[in-house]
Amino acid sequence: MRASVVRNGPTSVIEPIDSIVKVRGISKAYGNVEALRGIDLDFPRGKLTSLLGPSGCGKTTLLKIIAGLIDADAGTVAVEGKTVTRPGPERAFVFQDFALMPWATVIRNVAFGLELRGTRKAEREDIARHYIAEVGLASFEDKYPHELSGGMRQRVGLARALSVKADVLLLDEPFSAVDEQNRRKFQEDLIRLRTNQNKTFIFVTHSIEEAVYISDRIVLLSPRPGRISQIIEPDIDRSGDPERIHRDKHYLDTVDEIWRGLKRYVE
Ligand SMILES: Nc1ncnc2c1ncn2[C@@H]1O[C@H](COP(=O)(O)OP(=O)(O)OP(=O)(O)O)[C@@H](O)[C@H]1O
Repeated sequence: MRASVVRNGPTSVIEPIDSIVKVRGISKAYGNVEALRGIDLDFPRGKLTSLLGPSGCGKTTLLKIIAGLIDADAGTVAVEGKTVTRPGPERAFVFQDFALMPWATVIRNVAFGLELRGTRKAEREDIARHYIAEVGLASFEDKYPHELSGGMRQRVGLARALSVKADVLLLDEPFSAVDEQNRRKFQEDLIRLRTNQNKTFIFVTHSIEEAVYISDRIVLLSPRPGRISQIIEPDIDRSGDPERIHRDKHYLDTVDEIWRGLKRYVE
C-alpha cells in the first residue's frame, strides 16, 4: 500500500522534508515471526514523529533498529547520511523502564552517558545539572531513584538522554509507566523541549490522543508484518492552553480519522 500524507488544517502544500534519519527497505523477522517488511521512512529534523499501530506491529523493533541496538535482516538506516551499524552518540534511547541505576544518585544517573564518554566530572555534572533543571527536577540531584515517583524517574531518563546532546531522541512508550497526571505534564514538557532544544524525537506510543497531541508527524503501521499504512501530519497550534488543544476541532478530527484507520485492524 502506498503511504498517504494527510494534513488536517489550512496547510495543503507538502514541502520537501529535511530528513535527519532515513530508513530504507528495512525488514526484520524473529525466527518465523515477521515483524517488519520493507519500511521506507524519512524523519524530519527538529520534529517529533510518533510510531503508532496495533500491538506487535514492530514499533519497538523499528526504534531499536534505528538506535543500532538490533540489526535488520534487510535495508539500511542512515543518520545525517551515515549508515547506522551500532548505537552512536548522535542518538539517545529512552527505555520504557527508564533503565536507571538504583545505586546511583539522580545527578550520577543523568551524567552517566557523559561519564561513559570520558567527560570530566565537573563538566559532566554542570551539564547534568542544567538538564535536571530543564526537566523540572532541580534540588533532586542527590536523591536516589527509589526516593522518586515514577514520573520523576521518567524525567531522570529524559534528562540523561538530553545530557549526551544527541540530535535524535528515541523514546519507547515513555509514558506507559506513569499516571495520567504525570503523562499530561510530561507531554507538555516534550512539546516545550522540542521547541527549545531543536531535537528530533522519534516516539513509540499506543495512544492515538497522545500521538495527535504531541506529534508533528504520525506514522501509522499496519499489523504484523509492520508496513507503513499512512502518514498523518496534524496541523495543530500547540502554543496555547493544553485544555483548549484537547477540544480543538482539528485535534478531535485527526484522532477520529486515525481511530477509523486503526479500527479495521482490531475488529
Ligand atoms: N526478541 C524477540 N524474539 C522473538 N520475537 C520477538 C522479539 N522481539 C519482538 N518479537 C515479536 O515481534 C513482533 C514485533 O514486536 P515489537 O515489540 O517490535 O512490536 P510493537 O509494535 O512494539 O508491540 P507493542 O505495541 O505490543 O509494544 C511481536 O510479535 C513480538 O512478539
